[in-house]
Amino acid sequence: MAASIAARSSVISIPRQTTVKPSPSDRESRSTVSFRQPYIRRRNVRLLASFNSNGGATGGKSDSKAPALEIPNIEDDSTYDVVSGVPSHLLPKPLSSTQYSKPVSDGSRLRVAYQGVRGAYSESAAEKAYPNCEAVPCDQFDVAFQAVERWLVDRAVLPIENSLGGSIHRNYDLLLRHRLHIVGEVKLAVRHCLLANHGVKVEDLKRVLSHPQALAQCENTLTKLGLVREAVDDTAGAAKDVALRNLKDAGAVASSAAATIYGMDILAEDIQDDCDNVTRFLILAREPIIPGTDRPFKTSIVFSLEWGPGALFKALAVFALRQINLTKIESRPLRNQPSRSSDTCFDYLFYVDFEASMADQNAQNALSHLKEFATFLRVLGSYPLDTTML
Ligand SMILES: O=C(O)C(=O)C[C@]1(C(=O)O)C=C[C@@H](O)C=C1
Repeated sequence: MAASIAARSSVISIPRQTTVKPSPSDRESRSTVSFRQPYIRRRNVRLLASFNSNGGATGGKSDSKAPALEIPNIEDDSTYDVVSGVPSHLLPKPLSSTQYSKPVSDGSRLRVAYQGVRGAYSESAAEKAYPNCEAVPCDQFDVAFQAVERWLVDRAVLPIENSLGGSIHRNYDLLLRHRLHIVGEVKLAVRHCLLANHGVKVEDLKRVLSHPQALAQCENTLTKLGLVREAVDDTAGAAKDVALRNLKDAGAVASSAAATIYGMDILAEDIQDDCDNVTRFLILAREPIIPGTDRPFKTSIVFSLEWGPGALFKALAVFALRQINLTKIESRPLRNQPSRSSDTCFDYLFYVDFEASMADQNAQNALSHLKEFATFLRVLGSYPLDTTML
């Protein structure tokens, strides 16, 4: 069985805090890219990657080059890219919304990073977003982010929320820590199977391995079967592990594709708690796309607020007043802040998705309004909605 487990491309694994030179195959010659930890500067509002009314990216209202989350030169009008140190005029132009699914420049296959190993749902999402891409496995979410930043790949496709399991908080946090732009979304119907090695029956199983989200999505079935859950990095990785170790007492929750790749039996299909099990993935790139008004767009932002009664109500009112529909709100702890030990509450970052393009004057007005009182504001991306059939 082990012989049937073939790796199409090796998994990217980047040591933390190291410096990596782009591979010779990189399309653009770039200087060395190093990974730095940005921080949030409070009470210094910046609208990053804002867009003018013609739909062109302006890169921020008062400071077109330096993102607010960078450590140095927050007031500096530098003409150098803050990530790479490359002069800004040498960087590629933003992609337009009509070309975001096409190869970058030279006609070769787009390289798209995803977290997990072959057979992971994220690989299917990458292939749904870019049907002819080379899907590149990464062992962790932040490695996929770094792979894009360091020009090892062209895009990353990462899960952000699931209709049953909720938000993937890690990726919300990483969106802020890194400097990538959301250029699209993909929705994928996730249909879980219970996999086991040949000859193993359901009654033989004592435990089941999978990604924590997948285990949560199959809560009812796994409880009925009385199986002990073991969390691992991804669903297909669980299947591969059970297959490679030829385990007889353990199964895996994974896709039917993983069963084929790792030579396993499918003991049960559609074991998720609800047949409508959908995961939404974000497509991330180094450059933003130019938002359009030719089709439905969504915009994702993150902001923080002064603490006080009605603060969030007031922030959300900037959208309600302009008839802008919100599709998602998520709050995350605002880290690295001087602690307010006398206070009984924490500081938060609010991630909001709304149904409008940044090319829309109405959306720009809403963000200008929000900027008047937000302590921090960043546009993560303005991109076409995934309206395809799942
Ligand atoms: O483990 C996988 O196969 C993944 O692609 C990860 C992931 C997730 O992180 O939510 C993606 C889709 C499913 O919701 C379950 C797991």
